[in-house]
Amino acid sequence: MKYLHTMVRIRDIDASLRFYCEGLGLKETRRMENPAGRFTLIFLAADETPNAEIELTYNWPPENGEIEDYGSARNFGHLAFRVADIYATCARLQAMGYTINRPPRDGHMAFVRSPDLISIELLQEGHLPPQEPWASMPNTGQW
Ligand SMILES: C[C@@H](O)C(=O)SC[C@H](NC(=O)CC[C@H](N)C(=O)O)C(=O)NCC(=O)O
Ligand code: NI
Repeated sequence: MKYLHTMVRIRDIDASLRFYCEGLGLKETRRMENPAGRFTLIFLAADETPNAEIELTYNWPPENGEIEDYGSARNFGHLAFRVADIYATCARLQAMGYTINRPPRDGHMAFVRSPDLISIELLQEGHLPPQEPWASMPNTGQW
């Protein structure tokens, strides 16, 4: 298992890059625009820890005026880890009584919350094919 990143939601890309890059010295490692989801992801890392990133999530201004409500998770989004077997990890957590808020339907990504409702993103190393029953389980999380 490998720590990947911490996601925080930001309100202003330029202001955040000025702080994290010019101020703290982090470097942008990659950026993903998602027009369908109307958001931009910007990954930053410190020079001594290039593989431990911060994922800045910028939600574009909504077309319909509705703003997604993340409640207390408005700014802090999630911690992300890469796992060797996302199905085995989710099965173990489920057997321990934790809710898999977003099941690993596609064998790639799953979300679970800590007892304090900290969102944890699990990303599969490589890619596993969809597997029942996970492939047909509904999301139980607020996504
Ligand atoms: C790339 C991978 O590390 C991700 O974290 S993608 C997860 C995905 N992010 C979004 O949809 C960003 C926009 C969304 N409106 C948001 O603000 O989160 C996602 O599932 N996000 C939900 C979450 O709780 O992280
Ligand atoms: Ni993430």
